[in-house]
Amino acid sequence: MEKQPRLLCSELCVQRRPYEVTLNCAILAWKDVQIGQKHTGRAIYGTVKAGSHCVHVCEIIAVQEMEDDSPSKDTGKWQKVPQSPVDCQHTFTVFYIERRTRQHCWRCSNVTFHCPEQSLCLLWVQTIREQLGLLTNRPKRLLVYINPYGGKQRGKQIYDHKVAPIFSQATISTDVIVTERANHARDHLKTEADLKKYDGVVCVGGDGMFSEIMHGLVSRMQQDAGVDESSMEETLVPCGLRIGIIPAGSTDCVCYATVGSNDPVTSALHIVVGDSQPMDICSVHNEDSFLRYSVSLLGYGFYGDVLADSERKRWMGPARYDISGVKTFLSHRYYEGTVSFLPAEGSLGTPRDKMQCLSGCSICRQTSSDRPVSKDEDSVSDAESRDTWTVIRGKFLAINAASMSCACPRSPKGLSPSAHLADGTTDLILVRKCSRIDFLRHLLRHTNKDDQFDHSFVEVYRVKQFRFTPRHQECDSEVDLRENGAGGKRFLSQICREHRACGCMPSQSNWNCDGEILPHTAIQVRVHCQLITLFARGIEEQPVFEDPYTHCAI
Ligand SMILES: CCCCCCCCCCCCC/C=C/[C@@H](O)[C@H](COP(=O)(O)O)NC(=O)CCCCC
Ligand SMILES: Nc1ncnc2c1ncn2[C@@H]1O[C@H](COP(=O)(O)OP(=O)(O)O)[C@@H](O)[C@H]1O
Ligand SMILES: [Ca+2]
Repeated sequence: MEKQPRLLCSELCVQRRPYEVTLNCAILAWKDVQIGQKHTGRAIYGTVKAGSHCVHVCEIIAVQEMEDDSPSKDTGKWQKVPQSPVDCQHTFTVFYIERRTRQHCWRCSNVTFHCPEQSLCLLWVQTIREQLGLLTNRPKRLLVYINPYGGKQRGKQIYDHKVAPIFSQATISTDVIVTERANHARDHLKTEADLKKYDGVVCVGGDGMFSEIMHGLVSRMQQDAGVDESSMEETLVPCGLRIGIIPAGSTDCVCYATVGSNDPVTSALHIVVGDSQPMDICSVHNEDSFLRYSVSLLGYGFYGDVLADSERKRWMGPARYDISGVKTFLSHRYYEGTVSFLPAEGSLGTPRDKMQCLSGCSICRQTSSDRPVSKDEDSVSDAESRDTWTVIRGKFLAINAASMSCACPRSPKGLSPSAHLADGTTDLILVRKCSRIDFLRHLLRHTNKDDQFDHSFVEVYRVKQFRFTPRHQECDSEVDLRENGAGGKRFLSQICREHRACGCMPSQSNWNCDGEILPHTAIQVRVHCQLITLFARGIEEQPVFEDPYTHCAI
């Protein structure tokens, strides 16, 4: 680690013991002076370690000057009292992030330093605040939307008890809107919100609520820039405002896959420190009309049917997905159709390379440096003319496009464990018709360490665009081929639609688009690279080594 010049170094007390406290622009460290003296000249790391602590300045939440709360001997009232040099009355407390042993969970910890003089105390507070003021990526003003209806209906409670106190400690000011109906947040962002006032937007809820915020912001950006989002050819304008997710939903997959946990306090702390994680978005179209955006799962067949069934059981809360999951599994429906896709040929990874997208992922970083800067540089039609479409026709139990791993508490490694958050691709997973037992084996592998793609009936492709046409709609084009006359064409396609007996109309599923049902089955999808940014940093690797003196990861 590069040595930074010291800004401050003083002997201060922590819990009545003297510590050498130092601050440079990267690290605040405090070392027990007595332990240090006792072991001078002896390199006993374990002992030195016991009395040494450090925190990265970028992980300090706030610093506050505190009143000494020792009781007065005379009056019994609580007031400032000078006692021994160790019991100094001028104190300041540093609130900082502490990593918990539970995976990827962060907590707010604090340490109180006692100073011999008020001027020294003020100097410390002022210097730490100055250093925090240099961290310009931290948000100061946020617009917060709470869905009181998602998950276990605890969104408001979670925000009030766990998140608001952290924002207020970090002196982040907020405007809070508790939604009154579905799409309230989306519509407010799209048409009304004064976005110039904010450094970010926060949603408290599940994937559906996140989807509302994302739709509101992305649409607003396109409107303001005069971009027609209904056209698949358009290069969309990225969102300037970052989005924070406080998980309070049923699956919380977007939060889990970008932070590594579905813990509201951890998410609030990622917002406070101003983390940034770019993310791809798929636009989903039906012929000339734009349907929706998707960031996590676009699923037809199994996941579409689970969602459609679970919507009728919303009163059960998150458990609805388990009941509908079992019911859908038992129904074992398959669907016929054609999937066509443009493989992501220039991409650096593959869905089966076992390279997890982690914090600072080199593949996503490389993609961002390769990204075209001008609108005209790489339009969809250019890409189409260069690359060739692969066409697969068949009977499928599930067709899933995972633009990120889709890790969630139900499936800790996700639907596509090596998918990347910001590489401009989505992993297209085709699960062909197979026996119930084989499908069960495949599903169960989402919950353990085994490879869910290692089955003869499962294929996975990393793609930039794809299309799906269900069999009954292909029927029209087959008829088109057989019949040239317009009247005959209309007549025969009418027969195909109405007469199941002709075999052209097997049952249809729905698309599950990040937890919302799409109104169309024939869709065209394009991935837009790094269109939005979250207050997150991706999944952190657990530190392998730590500095034995400072406890900091190296
Ligand atoms: C019989 C054993 C089945 C085990 C299957 C485990 C596989 C779980 C993979 C889950 C991937 C989830 C992808 C995320 C989808 C969410 O966007 C969506 C909406 O979430 P929310 O708004 O928070 O409610 N959730 C779902 O579609 C639930 C899928 C659950 C499938 C069992
Ligand atoms: N005040 C509200 N009343 C009813 N529905 C709402 C409200 N606010 C948001 N919604 C909708 O609730 C749905 C579910 O929200 P979400 O937060 O994803 O919870 P869950 O994870 O349980 O599905 C979303 O489709 C969202 O549009
Ligand atoms: Ca991706």
